[in-house]
Amino acid sequence: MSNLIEKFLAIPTTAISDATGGHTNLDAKIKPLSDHYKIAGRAVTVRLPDGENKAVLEAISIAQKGDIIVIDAKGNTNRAVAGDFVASLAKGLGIQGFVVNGVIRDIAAMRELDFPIFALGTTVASGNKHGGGKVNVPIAIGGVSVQPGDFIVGDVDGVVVIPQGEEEEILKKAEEKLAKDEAREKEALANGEESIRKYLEKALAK
Ligand SMILES: O=C([O-])CC(=O)C(=O)O
Ligand SMILES: [Mg+2]
Repeated sequence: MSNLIEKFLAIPTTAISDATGGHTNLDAKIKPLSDHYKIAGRAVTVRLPDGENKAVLEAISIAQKGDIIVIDAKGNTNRAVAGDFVASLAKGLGIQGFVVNGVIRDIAAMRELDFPIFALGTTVASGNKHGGGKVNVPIAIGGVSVQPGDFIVGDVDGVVVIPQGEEEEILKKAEEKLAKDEAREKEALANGEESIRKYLEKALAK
């Protein structure tokens, strides 16, 4: 695993959001399908025609280990972009997860597989496999544009996109924010009501 992936895996998305100013957070409707999912890696993007999912297989075939497949399914909630079979192909090749503004199916088996998926929800219907769709093109998902190679971090709070080239700067800012948050918490909660009141007084006086 690359150093960058390991470092971002150790940071909550909330601190990354604070570091980026919150401009590249995906809409909250795109949620992890299990609370413990945590992913950090480069985006392979997919743009799907409505109700289709064949191009997801193409993305799986070209992704590198550690990549995250980010799928623009146009918010379609009637047809699944993947189920547990497609997810097991991705998992078997070392892909970290899927992020999708669409739905998946086979949710019970998917959770058992423990392959991280961030999506709008689930459906019973499979996607069509007529073809079409594009891999590694710019997409927009959850109100944010994503370029192939952008860095994606997701956890129980949501998903944030870090534009390619800004990773080191954002990492530094997020680590600093995390340290600041921890110091604030330590100060305020050090001594029960007394330190809480002192903290509130100071914060409100600012
Ligand atoms: O085949 C599909 O489109 C989705 C599916 O059920 C699977 O991946 O298991
Ligand atoms: Mg299936």
